[in-house]
Amino acid sequence: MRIRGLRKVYGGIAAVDGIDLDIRRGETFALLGPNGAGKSTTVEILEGYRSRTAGEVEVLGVDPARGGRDWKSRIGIVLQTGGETGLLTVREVLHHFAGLYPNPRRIDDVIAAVGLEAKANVRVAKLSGGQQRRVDVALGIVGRPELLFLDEPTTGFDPEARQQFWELIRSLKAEGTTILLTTHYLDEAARLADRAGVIAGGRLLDVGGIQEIGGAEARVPVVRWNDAEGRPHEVRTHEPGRVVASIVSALGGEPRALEVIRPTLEDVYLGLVRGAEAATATPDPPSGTAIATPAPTPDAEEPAA
Ligand SMILES: Nc1ncnc2c1ncn2[C@@H]1O[C@H](COP(=O)(O)OP(=O)(O)OP(=O)(O)O)[C@@H](O)[C@H]1O
Repeated sequence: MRIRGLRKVYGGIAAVDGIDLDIRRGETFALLGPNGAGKSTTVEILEGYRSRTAGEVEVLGVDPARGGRDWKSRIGIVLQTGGETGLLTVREVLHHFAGLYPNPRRIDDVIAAVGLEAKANVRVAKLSGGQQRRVDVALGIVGRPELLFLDEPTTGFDPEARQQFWELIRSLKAEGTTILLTTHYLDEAARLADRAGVIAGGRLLDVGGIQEIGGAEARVPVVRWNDAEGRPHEVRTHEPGRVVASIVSALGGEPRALEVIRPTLEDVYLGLVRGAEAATATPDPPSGTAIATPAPTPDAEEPAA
């Protein structure tokens, strides 16, 4: 997947503001960003569901704006809100959609993969929200797609369903499926994705391996401990082992409440997004002002990481 200079403008406001991105075959890529960042707009352009204002896009070697039936049959989509008909049973709706693809998966395998065996013959309208979401996921994979788009797939899932979903994604990945995932669950992205991109205000703030995104400085571990009087201490260090050894030696024994904390993907993500917000922040308008003044866009400057 190749994206160059992608822009989407709604009523004079750029929801996607010049994105360049390559996603490799077989990788799982997480697109992360706050509400309104431009994730769904980007994904819907890649799916061929939304037109673009400018830029070049190639998905499985085809411009999605011109993707025909063959191209569509190679792609699986789980939209943010499912649109399946509630009057059919789970099995019927899957059967119907499987018929649209040249080489679909077995319906029973798909039902088992999303954990809906007990609900296979129940009308979709009668399922809980989380169960309906599982039907959305089932519809996304029934056509055995080469490329799977998952837009906030696990919203509404209980913890067990999420774990089961992660297993499903791992098995799809093992089969060679390319996956583009958007999610607000950073632990989900950290577990599933090979690489991630963080987007805010329609721009990519950073792209990189799930262990590298945000840069080395954002990932420096912190050692915390309490001294003999119970006072807390904290040191950021690239050498936590050495620091712990020196604390032990200085205290002459086990430090109390010792912790070595490595920043999570969530910490790194929040650092990136807050840094970008600070870079574009303008002073608050005087109170009582009813007219919203658009924030000036910084001059093609990369936001601070
Ligand atoms: N059809 C539309 N018409 C006008 N503006 C739109 C339209 N769709 C999206 N937008 C605007 O574009 C911006 C990006 O929206 P988008 O849905 O892509 O964000 P998102 O990153 O997917 O957010 P979320 O995490 O809330 O799903 C938002 O400011 C939104 O209000």
